[in-house]
Amino acid sequence: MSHLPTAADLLQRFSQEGVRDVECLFPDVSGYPRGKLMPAASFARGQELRMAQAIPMQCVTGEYSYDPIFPDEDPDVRLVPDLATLRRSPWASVPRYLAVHDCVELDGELCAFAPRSVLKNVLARYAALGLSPVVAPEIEFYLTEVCTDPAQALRPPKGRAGQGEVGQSAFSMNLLNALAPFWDEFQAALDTLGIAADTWIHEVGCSQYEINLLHGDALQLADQAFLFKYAAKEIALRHGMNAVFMAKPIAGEAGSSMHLHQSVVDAHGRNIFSDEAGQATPAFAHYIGGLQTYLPDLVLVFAPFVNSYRRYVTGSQAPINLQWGEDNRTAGLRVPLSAPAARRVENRLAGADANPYLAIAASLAAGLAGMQTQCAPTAALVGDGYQQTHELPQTFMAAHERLAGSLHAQELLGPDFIRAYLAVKQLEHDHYQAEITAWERRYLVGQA
Ligand SMILES: NC(=O)CC[C@H](N)C(=O)O
Repeated sequence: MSHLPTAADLLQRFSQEGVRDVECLFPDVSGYPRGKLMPAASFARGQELRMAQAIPMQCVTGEYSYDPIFPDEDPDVRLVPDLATLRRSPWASVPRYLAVHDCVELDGELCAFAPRSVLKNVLARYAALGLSPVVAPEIEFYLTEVCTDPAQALRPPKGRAGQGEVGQSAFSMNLLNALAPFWDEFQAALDTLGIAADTWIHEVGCSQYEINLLHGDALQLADQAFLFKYAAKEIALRHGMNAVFMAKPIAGEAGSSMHLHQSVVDAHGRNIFSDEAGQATPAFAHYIGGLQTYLPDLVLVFAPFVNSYRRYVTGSQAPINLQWGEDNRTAGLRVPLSAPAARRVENRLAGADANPYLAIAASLAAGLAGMQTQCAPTAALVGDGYQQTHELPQTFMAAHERLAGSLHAQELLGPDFIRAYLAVKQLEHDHYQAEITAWERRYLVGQA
């Protein structure tokens, strides 16, 4: 455990660097950054921060469903900084720091509705067994011109050649270089935030990119994925672009995922998925069996919006099943070829739109439950998984109903969280249903 700064350390550092304020951040239910800006000296002295308990549970349209989730009194929770996350803010125009916070009830319990709490509660279950998960997210996203009219399709940025790219150019170095001023600043921002990228590529889609984060501690990687998205959006706007993490932002183009590689190490740092001889252990099979058993109920966590379900299409490298296979991208659960120490499973279910805290929590909880109940996996998928039928809920409401009917989900992620999540997601869906779409106008105006 690295040394955390004391109040005196912080006061000294802030005054030396002329720091004016600190962004006191927490991820909301969608994984979007919310928080308060606090004078640096107050932060250093540990001044208490409070807000209404329901704030993390606002849906994307800004509302939250009071009834029946929250107490009538709309009580306070405290925002408590995790000082290990304290970093210089890369985008502020004045010297500023940021830190990720936990939402804590006044009695000291982690607030059950806050996504960071949900992950911490799952990790506590691993810790009680002397285990720690290792996680590596791979994050895909599009860079587009700033979207000023939601009725229009998103367009690729002009880039250095003055004309947006066309077609599909996976791994193109020229096109990666075309937006070099953005990448240079973004890479510097990630360095400042302590986020180590493993590789950067141009993905299949038109102006779609993928950055793989270096594997590590699950909570740290969730914080990193959260800050990665925040940083991408901030830096892209400085370059006249939107960084878009929707699962399927452009019809006919590839969707964007957040694949999650995961393994588990024991107290000695040994990967429990491989034995001394380098062979896969029963724990590895049970972990995969757990993902296959419990994830179908939890799809709404990996695919949280109506848009998410447009990504799960045949032949797109996006999953339509929860089969597992070695080195097989048509399986929802891919086992990459690796050395025994790096034996892991890649859960390909999450879209880039998923909340990283919740997606990581759900995947790790399912795997752990699989190991504890010794879930047997199916036989490995060999060949093309797209030849098989869809195994995932194909619409938002189908996934919502599945989650609503699941006792397992309540055990894995907590009944209060599941109740709140279902209510928020229902509210969001009601908004969607109230909107008349371009499709309806295109095909029905002249006829109906
Ligand atoms: N890197 C890949 O395998 C592509 C994944 C694909 N874009 C998806 O949405 O799942």
